[in-house]
Amino acid sequence: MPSLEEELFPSTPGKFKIDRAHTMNRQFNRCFASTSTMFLWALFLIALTASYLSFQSFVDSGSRYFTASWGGIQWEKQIRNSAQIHRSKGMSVLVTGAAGFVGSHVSLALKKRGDGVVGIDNFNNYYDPSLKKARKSLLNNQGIFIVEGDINDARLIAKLFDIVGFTHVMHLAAQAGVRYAMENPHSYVHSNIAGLVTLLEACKLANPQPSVVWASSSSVYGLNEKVPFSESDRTDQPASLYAATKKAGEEITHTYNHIYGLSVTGLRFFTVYGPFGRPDMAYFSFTRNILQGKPITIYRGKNRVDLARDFTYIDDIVKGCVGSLDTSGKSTGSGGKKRGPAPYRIFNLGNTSPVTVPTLVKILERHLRVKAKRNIVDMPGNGDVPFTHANISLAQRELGYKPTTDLETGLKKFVKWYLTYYGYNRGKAVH
Ligand SMILES: O=C(O)[C@H]1O[C@H](OP(=O)(O)OP(=O)(O)OC[C@H]2O[C@@H](n3ccc(=O)[nH]c3=O)[C@H](O)[C@@H]2O)[C@H](O)[C@@H](O)[C@H]1O
Repeated sequence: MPSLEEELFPSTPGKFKIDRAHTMNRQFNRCFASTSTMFLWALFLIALTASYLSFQSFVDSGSRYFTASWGGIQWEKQIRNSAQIHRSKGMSVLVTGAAGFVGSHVSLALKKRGDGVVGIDNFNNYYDPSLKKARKSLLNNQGIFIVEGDINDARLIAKLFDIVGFTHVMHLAAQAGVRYAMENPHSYVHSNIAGLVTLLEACKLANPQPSVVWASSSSVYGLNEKVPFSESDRTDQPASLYAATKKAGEEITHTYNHIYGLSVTGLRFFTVYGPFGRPDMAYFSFTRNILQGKPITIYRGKNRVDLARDFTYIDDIVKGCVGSLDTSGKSTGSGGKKRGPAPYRIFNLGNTSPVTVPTLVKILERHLRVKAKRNIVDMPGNGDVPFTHANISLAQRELGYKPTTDLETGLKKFVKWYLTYYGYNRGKAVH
């Protein structure tokens, strides 16, 4: 019985066959070997292509870091609609930080009187972004569109100016907070300096150039002891990096006014408070802690002197902002070239009646009907200043600015809002 081998490879004239089979086998092996090599090569090429493509997309997404969430016909349409002016001689305003405390209130006020408003906000998580989203919904309901993006994104800002010929920019986007600057100094440089310059570059190149009104801060007075603080007082002794970046902003805007003819108004806000405020600020966090039965820390100055602030109610600040936009005067440059001198102004927007922090707490206790658990400590070296007090005569004269809400009344409105927004369930307020 032929073996299996013989069957497959018979002996006569099988040599040839055998040879042929061998040859075929060799060819097959060679062919198989070359196929598998080819296969390996193909695999290698596929892997190479895949890694190249993913590297490209990484590079691409890196370069488009800021732009991922904007663009498109629908997006542009929303911007155009939002910017539409509905009153004669109205303005179209780009509001930066529109989902922020002051930004949202100013946007609503402008829209209400028929101005066009487009917001921009990066919705960062310095404090609870859900509050920013809630402000955004409020604005959306009034027909105001907020672009989700960063003022450091030059392409985005340029695009916004391409779509709308903004007459004014209300620049309120910033890294706020005095004490947080010790924790995260770079975020102040990123927003308050780099972001400001990016925005001013776009304003400088816009044709026509918009008039710029922006938020400086009472903190620029730093260790100034002359009271009340006037715009002409010295501002070269900042006590915090926050203050230093705001002071730098004043110098930077001055150069854009000087070289490019941008109309600039800087507003030194004095501890603004009110409904939809900032949870990081004392009046807000005290309210939360008092309601939750948690202790509050009250800083005390040198020689046991109470700290005091010229607390200013949001509605008064909004009037000051709108008054500044209305009186800003035109920029003179176009396409980056100055054609003549343009206004450069700085105003205090305060309340002119400082109140101590312990008094603030007493008012809150009264409105909340809950006793605070006080933890009084000496003011740490954290950038705080002992007091602020605004002289507002310049703003009064030039803007018709006249604050009308005292701290008692303003805090009552704040507490009412707080309890409505977070609920009356004191201990369980979630934020
Ligand atoms: O006018 C401004 O330009 C700035 O105003 C605001 O700064 P401030 O005046 O420091 O407000 P805020 O933090 O509410 O502290 C108020 C008081 O409470 C004291 N304070 C604070 C916290 C605490 O736990 N305990 C305490 O005693 C504290 O020592 C202080 O005496 C803005 O945050 C800032 O972004 C900027 O806009």
